[in-house]
Amino acid sequence: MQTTFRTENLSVFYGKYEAVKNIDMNFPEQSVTALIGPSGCGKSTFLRSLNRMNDDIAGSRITGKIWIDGKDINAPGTDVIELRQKIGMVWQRPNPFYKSIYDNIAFGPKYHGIKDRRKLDEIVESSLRKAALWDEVKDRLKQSALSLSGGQQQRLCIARALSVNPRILLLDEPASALDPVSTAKVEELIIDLKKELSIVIVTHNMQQAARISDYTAYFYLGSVVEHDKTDIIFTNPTNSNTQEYISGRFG
Ligand SMILES: Nc1ncnc2c1ncn2[C@@H]1O[C@H](COP(=O)(O)OP(=O)(O)OP(=O)(O)O)[C@@H](O)[C@H]1O
Repeated sequence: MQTTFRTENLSVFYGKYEAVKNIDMNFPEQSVTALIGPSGCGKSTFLRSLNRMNDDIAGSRITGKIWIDGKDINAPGTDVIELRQKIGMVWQRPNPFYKSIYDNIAFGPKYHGIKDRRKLDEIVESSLRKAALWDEVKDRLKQSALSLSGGQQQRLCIARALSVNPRILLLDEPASALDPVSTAKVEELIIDLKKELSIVIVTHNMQQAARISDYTAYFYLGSVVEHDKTDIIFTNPTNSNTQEYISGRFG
């Protein structure tokens, strides 16, 4: 089934402060959308609202709508756990559970009711393969996830998100804490994963946005100034403010 995912006139407030303003954005299937813009312009706030992570922040509220497959994710009665199964998230700093590599991946499927050991083994292997980590960890699945390097931990967190078959993956600067080799692996992985998913990524790295994304949205002061195909944003942006930002003249 095709997944449709979009925001409609979405604003996000912290108290009276409007951190994200009236955003209409569509995230096509099998594509990567990069969110770029200077610090404090609302990228992470927008990203977090897409799977209701802002619910946990006191004083935060939204207006407008976020639609997945025609359903409003903030409608009363929405099962937030199920929602986050469909819309997974990976943070800037790898945050594996204090558990074995195997149990990090099996946790979500078990929570959602899968008990059969063989089925769990399959999910663990396929998730680690999709995250390009299987070959590095297949002989040490019972070891603590914290024994992995930072780059491996981040791919483990991606595998953990994949273990429950999400349709959308939200990535908040997933490579900014990683060395160049690990960054390249995560970038390759993102390009590979978009065959199955729609991916939204916040990044401060312009080269990274240009390398891996199909669409780019430039945020400034809570608004989307320009949102277009990545080639256009990076070669022929309409807005002078976008041009200045991507060429490193401010931000
Ligand atoms: N929990 C919070 N409570 C109050 N204000 C917040 C909170 N989180 C973010 N803000 C404010 O909302 C605005 C947008 O912040 P946000 O973190 O979304 O920006 P960003 O573009 O992701 O920044 P960065 O690139 O530095 O991560 C900023 O002015 C920030 O201070």
